[in-house]
Amino acid sequence: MSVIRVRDVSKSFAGVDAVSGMSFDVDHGELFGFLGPNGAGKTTTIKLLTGQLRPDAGAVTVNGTDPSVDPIETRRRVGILPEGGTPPSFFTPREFFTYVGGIRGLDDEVVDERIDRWAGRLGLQDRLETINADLSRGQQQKVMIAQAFLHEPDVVFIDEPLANLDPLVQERVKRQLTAYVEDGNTAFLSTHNIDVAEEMCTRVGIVADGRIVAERDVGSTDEPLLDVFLSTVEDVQPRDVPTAP
Ligand SMILES: Nc1ncnc2c1ncn2[C@@H]1O[C@H](COP(=O)(O)OP(=O)(O)OP(=O)(O)O)[C@@H](O)[C@H]1O
Repeated sequence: MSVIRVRDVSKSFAGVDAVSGMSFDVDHGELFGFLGPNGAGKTTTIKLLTGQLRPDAGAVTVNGTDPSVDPIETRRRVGILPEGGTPPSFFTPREFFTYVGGIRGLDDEVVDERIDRWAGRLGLQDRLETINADLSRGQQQKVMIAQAFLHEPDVVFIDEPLANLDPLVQERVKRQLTAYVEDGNTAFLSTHNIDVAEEMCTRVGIVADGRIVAERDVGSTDEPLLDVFLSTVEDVQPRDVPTAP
């Protein structure tokens, strides 16, 4: 069954077609990699899938519902790690997690237990009471990863999760993500890192010029993913970009 379903979706900003005729499905239990060059439409697609934007045309469903119709309920059921997102500077990680747990509908006791679990998994135990502004960029990224998983959603949308993390923590995050999907959940991973996609994902969609230009089951052929990426992206004709009058 499709957990994520995107059909002929378009979204433009002031004459720029960020997403244009995008269609794909992600099934339950997949770790789907969303790969594409700069400006291909990946972040815009994540915003459409998480109810932060409404499509101009086409249809999006996540867990069978349209995220733009009920974005609050959608966000209770999914986890989101935005690219380059940072936790609020004036909170400590514990305060931020407690706030996020509250708006995701978790009881205080459950929030405390989840904070312990995720702080332990990501090595944040000794930073829970430090103000976020005083955390390193990598520690802030750990806080953002933990908030995405805190309410144990069955779908996560994660944009460049390994950015700013040291190799040890990268490995921990990769293991967590693999275990999360093996437990029967679904992950949508947007990344520029083709090696990470090839190592972790069950399937990838390559996006260029606002649409999917290739899909591959990872490991199904001997052709390296980098070669698939370069050949398909190079073949795409760039859309017309409006010029200043
Ligand atoms: N709010 C906006 N206003 C105007 N243009 C936008 C807006 N958001 C996105 N765009 C444009 O839409 C296109 C797709 O942007 P998007 O951020 O989705 O790409 P991306 O694939 O995530 O890129 P990157 O890999 O560089 O992060 C780009 O040309 C971008 O400039």
